[in-house]
Amino acid sequence: MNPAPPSHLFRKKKEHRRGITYSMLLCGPSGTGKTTFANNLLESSIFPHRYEQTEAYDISPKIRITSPTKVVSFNSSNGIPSYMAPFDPARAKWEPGVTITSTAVEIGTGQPSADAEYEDEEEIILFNLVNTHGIGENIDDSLCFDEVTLYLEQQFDTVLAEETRIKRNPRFEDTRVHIALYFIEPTGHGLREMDVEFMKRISRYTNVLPIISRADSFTKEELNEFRQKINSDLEKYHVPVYKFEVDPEDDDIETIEENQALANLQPFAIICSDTKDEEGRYVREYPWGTVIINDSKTSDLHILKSVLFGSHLQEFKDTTQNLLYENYRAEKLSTVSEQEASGSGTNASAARQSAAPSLSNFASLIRTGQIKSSQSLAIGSEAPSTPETKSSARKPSSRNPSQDSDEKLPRQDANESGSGSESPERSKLRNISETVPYVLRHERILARQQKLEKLEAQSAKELQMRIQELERKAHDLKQREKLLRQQQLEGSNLSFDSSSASVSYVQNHIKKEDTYTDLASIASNRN
Ligand SMILES: Nc1nc2c(ncn2[C@@H]2O[C@H](COP(=O)(O)OP(=O)(O)OP(=O)(O)O)[C@@H](O)[C@H]2O)c(=O)[nH]1
Repeated sequence: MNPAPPSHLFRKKKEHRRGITYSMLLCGPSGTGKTTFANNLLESSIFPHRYEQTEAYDISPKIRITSPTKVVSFNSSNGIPSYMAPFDPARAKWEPGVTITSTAVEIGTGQPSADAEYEDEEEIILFNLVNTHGIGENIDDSLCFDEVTLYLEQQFDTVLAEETRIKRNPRFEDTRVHIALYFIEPTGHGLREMDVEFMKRISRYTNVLPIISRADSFTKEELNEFRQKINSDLEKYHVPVYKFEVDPEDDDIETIEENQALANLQPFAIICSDTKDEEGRYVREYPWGTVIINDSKTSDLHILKSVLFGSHLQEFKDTTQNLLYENYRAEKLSTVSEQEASGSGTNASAARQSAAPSLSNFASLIRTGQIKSSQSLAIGSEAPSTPETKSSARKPSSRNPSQDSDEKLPRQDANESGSGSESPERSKLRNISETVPYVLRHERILARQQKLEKLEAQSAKELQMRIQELERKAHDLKQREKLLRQQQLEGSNLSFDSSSASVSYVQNHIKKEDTYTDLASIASNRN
């Protein structure tokens, strides 16, 4: 009889338990209720409000926090992530820049798992919530746009790098954002330039749903008007937000009706709250009455939740994978391939034959400046006709991409890939797998370098201003010193005056010394 397998094998299987990965981004101007919405969405009090230092409390039994909130990216002119900093009036004039945080939770759906291996267990959603802080609070908010766009792009790059790796990481986590909710301030005036620009920028990497926040600010009529204004602005400025469209040929009658109803409601107008009533329902209490935020008569929150976690979850994931990511991937892989073909001059086909990229030809491209941040890969002129490309037309499953991509690319072991008899296709794959992660990493380093340079330039500017200020003070002191000397010489004042003058002279002198010491220490810190 075979001995029983060791118990740790079972444990490992448990650790690898998979659920539906799903990632959401909350963005929009500060104070529009993103944090409150995040708490309401998970029916818990997990996320503290700005300047609050409270720990998560009142967590729904359906939720398990797997990775507490952490800063994943930030950009600010003073080099400090503004998020989570206690309120400090002295820093009120500091621009907060932008901070991006991420929190991972497991949500029990109450449904049996779709995975046959775990059919006796509950299906879970591995939910990653990304929140943004500081948007709309800077004189120039373009750094927020750049940072958030860069974050989204990096998540695509990570998947692209993983897909092209020969040896896959079985624990790879897909952090691509499937849906972004853009919170519009309840101004009643339609979209602002910032809203348009921001939604346009991020819509390249994720599905965007505009949301009217704090909808209790409006009467019914005002809300309808505001909706119309927003819709006409979205149309006018060609903002590619997610639309609930129907296909009468493919969709069943139920889907058509549902999508039409949702399309009429767009943009969803929500009311959120931190307060619960005695029955455990989230409510907003006003002097004139109480609003239950899940009541569909007053707020679209309930409908939005069922769209996000029910009817359209898979749709958002599919669009991200099949449309947005595939476009990005094709563009990324083809841009440099085109460039290489044209850059190699007369012998373009020979260049294509010798294929492909290696670390050395990549390095030479970098040196000659042929690769820019939006162009990264030197491969043959056509996008690789790997099984991956072919399979991209298939409807993706809800499994994570490491699993999906296992099917897409044939597995190669290291020895095989290193042999001299490999087919051109294999050789190309090997070269891609060698180069893509390298190029992407390099791009990230370049982006980080640029960010550091920007910060350095900013602090050099501030330092320069301080030096000028100190020099001005030193000059003033010198003038005063001169004046005092003159007064002493003229002997116009009595001894009391002159002694007090010399006291203040000594004080000034000490101050001046301090000033010079300040200057010297700044200069040495800088060096
Ligand atoms: N009237 C009203 N107030 C709301 C609503 N939702 C949230 N608030 C309040 O708005 C304020 C800001 O809400 P937050 O959720 O902290 O807003 P935020 O967008 O996360 O703000 P930042 O962290 O600064 O980006 C809080 O006082 C909330 O209680 C709403 O639907 N209606």
